[in-house]
Amino acid sequence: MMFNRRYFGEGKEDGGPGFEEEEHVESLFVVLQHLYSFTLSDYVPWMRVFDLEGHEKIISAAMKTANKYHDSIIDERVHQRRRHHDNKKEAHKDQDLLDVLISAKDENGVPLLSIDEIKSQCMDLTLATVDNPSNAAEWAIAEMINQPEILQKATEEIDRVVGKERLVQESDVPQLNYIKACLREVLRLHPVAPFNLPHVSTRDATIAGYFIPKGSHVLLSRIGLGRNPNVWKDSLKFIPERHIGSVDDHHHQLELAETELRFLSFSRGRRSCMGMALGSEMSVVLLARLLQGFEWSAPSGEEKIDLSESKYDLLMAKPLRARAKPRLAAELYQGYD
Ligand code: HEM
Repeated sequence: MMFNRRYFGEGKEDGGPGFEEEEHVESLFVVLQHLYSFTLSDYVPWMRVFDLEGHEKIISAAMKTANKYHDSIIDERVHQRRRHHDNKKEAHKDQDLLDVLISAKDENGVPLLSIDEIKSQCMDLTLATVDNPSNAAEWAIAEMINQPEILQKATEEIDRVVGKERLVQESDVPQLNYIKACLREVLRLHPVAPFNLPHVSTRDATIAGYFIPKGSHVLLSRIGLGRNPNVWKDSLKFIPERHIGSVDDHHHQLELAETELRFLSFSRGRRSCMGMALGSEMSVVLLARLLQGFEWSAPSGEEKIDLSESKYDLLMAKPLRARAKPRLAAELYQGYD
């Protein structure tokens, strides 16, 4: 998406990510895991130089690692496009988000972003994208393996809408209501983080009788809303049907965004997720292709998937291990190994 490549480095012989990609993703997760950490210097700024909790050191090292992979590609692409421009070659076609950022110009044809700004945007977008769709697909498959009737219903929907002769495409998304219901249920029950991104209130406000003074740090609890038993019956159970509503509602196209704020998927307002449309498509196509492509079950010798959460965040305590048996013709997997 960002750099028009599946991953950094050559990858493993079996098609999986190699050392470089693992190092890259690990460094992004180190940054994300520190998003909500308490740091004294957030409240007493002059103490920053002491880096008492050691967070600045950890984050700087992680950013250095991630940037090592991004920077060379960005520098090379910017130069390549300038050379293209100087040689008055045909306009370069935008292939990925990096191309879009480089080609953004004002009405006088002057580039809108400097190289440093492009690098920051690439990092921001990479951090914002790396965890949500993969976390949602992982939890969805884990929950579905433990409730095979849900897995079957989802697979039947894909077979009915798409069939087995071609892979799921973005154009199928509007018809995949049950898959979207499963994803809404994951976003409600297993959000990637317990809170939304930290915000600061810009003016005094009173909400539901609570006074929130200007300058307060505001953290909205995603699980406080999504798992609230006053809002959701059997709130800890994975029940995709709750998002489909009445029989008449079946023609209504579901969305992953929750406009009523009964749970937080992309949030609302000025600082809500700017990748709502893209994130929705990515998540639906990812989950739908995994379900279309494979018959999923617990690993041999295990009856159920262990659905425990990690002690430190809301990811699965142990990464999902499951049996995946291909269910499509071999040629449809070509190019994906
Ligand atoms: C299923 C996928 C995704 C989900 C559930 C999701 C959810 C969220 C949530 C809950 C926020 C915090 C909003 C707040 O604090 O009020 C957020 C922020 C953000 N998201 Fe996403 N997101 C997803 C995918 C993406 C993608 C694909 C992109 C980029 C292309 C993206 C870009 C961003 C950015 C830049 C912000 C920060 C916005 C700001 O602070 O102004 N997200 N996202």
